[in-house]
Amino acid sequence: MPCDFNSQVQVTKEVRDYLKKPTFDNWQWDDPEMMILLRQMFLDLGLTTKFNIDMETLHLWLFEIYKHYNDVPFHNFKHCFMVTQMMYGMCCLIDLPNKLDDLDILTLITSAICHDLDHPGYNNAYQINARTELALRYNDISPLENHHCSVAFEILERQECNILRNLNRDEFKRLREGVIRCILATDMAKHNEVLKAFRSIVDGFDFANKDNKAMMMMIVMKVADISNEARPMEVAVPWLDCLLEEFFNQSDLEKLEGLPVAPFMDRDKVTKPSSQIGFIKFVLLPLFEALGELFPVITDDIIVPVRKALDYYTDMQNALEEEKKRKEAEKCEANLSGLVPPRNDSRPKQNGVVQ
Ligand SMILES: Nc1nc2c(ncn2[C@@H]2O[C@H](COP(=O)(O)O)[C@@H](O)[C@H]2O)c(=O)[nH]1
Ligand SMILES: [Zn+2]
Repeated sequence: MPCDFNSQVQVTKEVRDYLKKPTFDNWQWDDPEMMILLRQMFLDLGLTTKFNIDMETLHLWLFEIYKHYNDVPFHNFKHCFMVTQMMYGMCCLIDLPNKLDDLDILTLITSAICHDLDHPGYNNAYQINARTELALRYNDISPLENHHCSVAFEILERQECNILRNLNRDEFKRLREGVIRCILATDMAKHNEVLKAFRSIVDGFDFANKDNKAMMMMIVMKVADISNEARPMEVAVPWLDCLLEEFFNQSDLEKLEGLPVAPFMDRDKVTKPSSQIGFIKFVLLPLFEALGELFPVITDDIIVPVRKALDYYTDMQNALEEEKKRKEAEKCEANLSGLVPPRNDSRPKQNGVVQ
C-alpha cells in the first residue's frame, strides 16, 4: 500500500546514483518504491533542509499526489514518476542547482510531480469536442493543464500536506507562478510557440535574466514530459504501448459518440513507427536539440538515444513496407493464377511460365 511509507527505509548509494540516470528503468519498481524514490530526490537535492519540509508532511503530500493520479494506461502515477525522474536526472546532468536558485529547483520538481494530476485519459481535443465539465470550466483553454495546476494547489491548501508551508509570501508567489507556467507549457498545442520563443533567446542566454530563466524552465519541463524515447528501448517501448492504448481508448469512444477522431489516435490507421517517426523528427529532436544548444552536456545521454530511436522506427517502417509489398505481390499472384483460365492450347512455355 503506497501510503505505508517507512521512514526507516534507506536507499543505497548505488540506487541513489542510478536514480540520476536517464537510463533508469521504472518497470523494475512498484508504486510504493517509487514514492520512496521521489522522497529521496527531495532529500538529495537538499530541498527538505532548504525549505524546512518535515518528513511527515512530505509523505502525506506524496501520498495525496499518488491518490490523484488515475488508473489510466499512460497518464498515471508511473508517468508522473518518470517525468520527475527525468527532471531530476537533467538537474544533475546539467548541474542546474549551480545555475538556478533553490526555489527554481523546488519549482521544477514540484511541476514535474504535479504536471498531469487527475488526468482522465482523454486529451484536450476530446474535452473540447465532448464539451466536458473541464472544457466548460476553462473555456476550452488548455482545460487539462489548467486542471492539473488547480488540483496541485488544492492539495497544497491542506495544511497536513502543505510542503510549502514554510515559504514566505514572496517565495510562495514566485513558486506558484513558476509551477503554473511550467505545467501550462506542457500543453502540446503551445509547443511551436514555446519552442520558437526559447530559440529566440538561446544565443545570448542570460541566467541573470528572469524571463530567460523562466523560458528555459518551461523547456526543461517539456523535455522531461515527452522524454520516453530518450530511454533505453526496453523502457521506452512499453511506454509507447501504454500511450497507444490510451489513444485507442479515446478514439474508440469518439467513434461511439460521433466526435471527430484524430488519425494519430485511430487504431485502424496507426502503427508504432507511424506514431513515432513524425513525433521524433518534428517534435522531439527540434525541442531536445534546442535545449542541447544551451546545455551541450545533454547530447550523449538524452539526444543521441532519441536519434537512435528514430533509426529503430525507420527500420521498422521499412520492414513493414517490405512485408506489405511482399504480401500484395503474393495476393496478386494468387489472384492471377485463380483468374486466368487454364489454356489447353499447345503454345510453347518459356521457363515453365505460360506466356
Ligand atoms: N506519438 C507520440 N506522442 C507522444 C509521445 N510522448 C508524448 N506524446 C504526446 O505528447 C503529449 C504531451 O504529454 P502529456 O504527458 O503532458 O500529455 C502526450 O499526451 C502525447 O500526445 C510519444 O512518445 N509519441
Ligand atoms: Zn505528462
